[in-house]
Amino acid sequence: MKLTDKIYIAGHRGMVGGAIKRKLISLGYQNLLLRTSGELDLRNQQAVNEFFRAEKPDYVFLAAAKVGGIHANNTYRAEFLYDNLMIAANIIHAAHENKVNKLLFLGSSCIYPRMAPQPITEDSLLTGPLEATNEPYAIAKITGIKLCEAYRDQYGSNFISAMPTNLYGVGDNYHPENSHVLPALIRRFHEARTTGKPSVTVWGTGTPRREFLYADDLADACVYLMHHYDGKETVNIGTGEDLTIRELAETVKAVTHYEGEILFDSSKPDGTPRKLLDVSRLHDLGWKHNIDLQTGIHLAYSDFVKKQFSLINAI
Ligand SMILES: NC(=O)C1=CN([C@@H]2O[C@H](COP(=O)(O)OP(=O)(O)OC[C@H]3O[C@@H](n4cnc5c(N)ncnc54)[C@H](OP(=O)(O)O)[C@@H]3O)[C@@H](O)[C@H]2O)C=CC1
Ligand SMILES: C[C@H]1O[C@H](OP(=O)(O)OP(=O)(O)OC[C@H]2O[C@@H](n3cnc4c(=O)[nH]c(N)nc43)[C@H](O)[C@@H]2O)[C@@H](O)[C@@H](O)C1=O
Repeated sequence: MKLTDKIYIAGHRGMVGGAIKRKLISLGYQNLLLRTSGELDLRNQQAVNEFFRAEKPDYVFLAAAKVGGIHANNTYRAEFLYDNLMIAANIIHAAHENKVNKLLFLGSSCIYPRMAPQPITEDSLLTGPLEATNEPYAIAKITGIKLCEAYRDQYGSNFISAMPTNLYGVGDNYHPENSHVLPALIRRFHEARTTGKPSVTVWGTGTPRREFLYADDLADACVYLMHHYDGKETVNIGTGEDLTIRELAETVKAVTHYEGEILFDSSKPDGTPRKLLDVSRLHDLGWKHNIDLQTGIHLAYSDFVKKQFSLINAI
């Protein structure tokens, strides 16, 4: 990618898209193409085709998606399948039609079978049943991967795909019900401390294990792959380390200086017991994560608190 190339970041206002934007700007890329969902609904094929015809981007980071945690995925099943299917199909096809040099599609670790051998290698894909709570989302993401492969096979398109593990960081979604576990716990422990609540309830049994990668690390990996990877196979992006939800809750409790009790609500779903990614392909390509979980949670919490104050001052 040349510094003057036109680079479209689909989903630039999101946590990942925002991190990719920060990374590219820091590297001196000036010609960034950005649209909000209000300006361009990526589910609308005609609007996407017209946009690509008019703008002719050279590179595309496909970070736009309908995203949420286990409750959101399990509640809005049709939206998670339809929105993510349309976004992937519309952008990948328009990128082909308008001769985009290279496109990076972001999937997710939830594409792998619920009981895949751990750590999960990329060739585990489609070797077993998916986790029910996020099957619609996973199917849409798997379709995105397969679209990239098929356009490469038939047309020689340089469309690559990457599978990030659970992400967190600046600009995360802190919605009490629809967020992922880490932002949900940051908000819940913070609010419990500031309102003097005696306990914090964590969903599920606390026994599932999850891997977490800081969003700015992911952005660094995405730019690295855009520069250095032109293969057909998808690439896992993670830290190679995981912990239980109970251990995560204890960590967030300490970072937020909460001193009350942690309770578990086993009526809520645990989801996949474990989804630790095998990241040896990524490491062999020359990239490793920089930000460890403890540091990342402190950074994410500082961002959350700063946003809280700006919200209060804005009222
Ligand atoms: N967060 C996580 O833990 C993980 C995320 N991923 C993947 O990373 C990518 C980014 O996720 P994340 O940054 O967390 O998500 P966010 O929800 O923070 O951002 C998603 C972005 O997608 C845009 N978007 C959604 N629907 C539409 C639409 N119909 N038309 C146009 N734009 C749309 C939104 O635009 P706007 O703000 O303008 O409305 C938003 O900026 C996704 O592909 C996701 O699947 C993968 C693994 C884990
Ligand atoms: C990122 C990836 O993976 C996502 O799946 P997930 O990893 O299961 O998502 P999650 O972060 O919401 O839950 C992780 C674990 O944590 C527990 N848990 C405890 N307490 C809260 C809580 O308060 N909120 C949430 N959301 N989970 C909680 C929860 O019960 C579960 O055991 C997909 O939705 C999909 O988005 C995807 O692509």
